[in-house]
Amino acid sequence: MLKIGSFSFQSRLLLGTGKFSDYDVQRQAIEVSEAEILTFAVRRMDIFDASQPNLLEKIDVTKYTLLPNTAGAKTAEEAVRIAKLAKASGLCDMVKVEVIGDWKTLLPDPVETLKASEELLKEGFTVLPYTSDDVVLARKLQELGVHAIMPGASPIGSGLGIVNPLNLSFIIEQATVPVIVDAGIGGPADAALAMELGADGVLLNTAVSGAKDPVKMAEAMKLAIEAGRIGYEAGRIARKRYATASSPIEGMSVLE
Ligand SMILES: CC(=O)[C@@H](O)[C@H](O)COP(=O)(O)O
Repeated sequence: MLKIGSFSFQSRLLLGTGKFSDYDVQRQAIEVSEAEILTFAVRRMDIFDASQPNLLEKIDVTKYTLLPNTAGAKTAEEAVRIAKLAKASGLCDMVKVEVIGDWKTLLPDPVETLKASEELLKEGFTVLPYTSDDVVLARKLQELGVHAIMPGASPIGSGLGIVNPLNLSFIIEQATVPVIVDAGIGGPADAALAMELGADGVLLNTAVSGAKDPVKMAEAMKLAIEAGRIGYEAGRIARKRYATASSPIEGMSVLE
């Protein structure tokens, strides 16, 4: 079970709702993924005006926890404003804090992310900051009291997978809150690796919405995340440089 603040979930897959070719494919992919948390950019929807295009129009939103994100924010102030707007519209108080510091890589601004998280915690939000894979920043966010850390595997939408598994494993090792690997996942193997490293969940969007068959990919991601988690719990064997026979013959009578 994945526990984030006062929320509990069976699924460890968090799905982004953007960039699907059409709303029916989006709905089917979401259903097949069995994700319980759906994230969306508040800035891309007019959440107060029902006449405006609604990214979630084909989805029975009562079945999901909607996780608004502050995508598009460049400063802590903007992120806080977006989060408050989402809360005022009746969404739950959980928010993914995303403050972009570089528009080419879409990597987060660590200073503004920290400031926004601090402010939103004071306001009583359940705070999930999207961060780079910086171990010290993750620790500082944790010390502030955030409810989960969301380090990127690689740049958003890049599909490069986990570029620095060592940093991710350092973050996971010292974590006292759930670690959800967010952004850059390209295929099921990347998602499984994140889980095998000990992540508590994976948030992804492009790998599913941009796949040739998004519905099939949603299923593959679901299975990969489950398999990775079970593999982590089962305990992987240690890596060794030399061979060890799979069928030891020491102490046994051997047929000539
Ligand atoms: C939807 C969302 O929150 C994205 O900003 C997220 O980081 C996913 O990134 P990918 O599209 O690379 O999976």
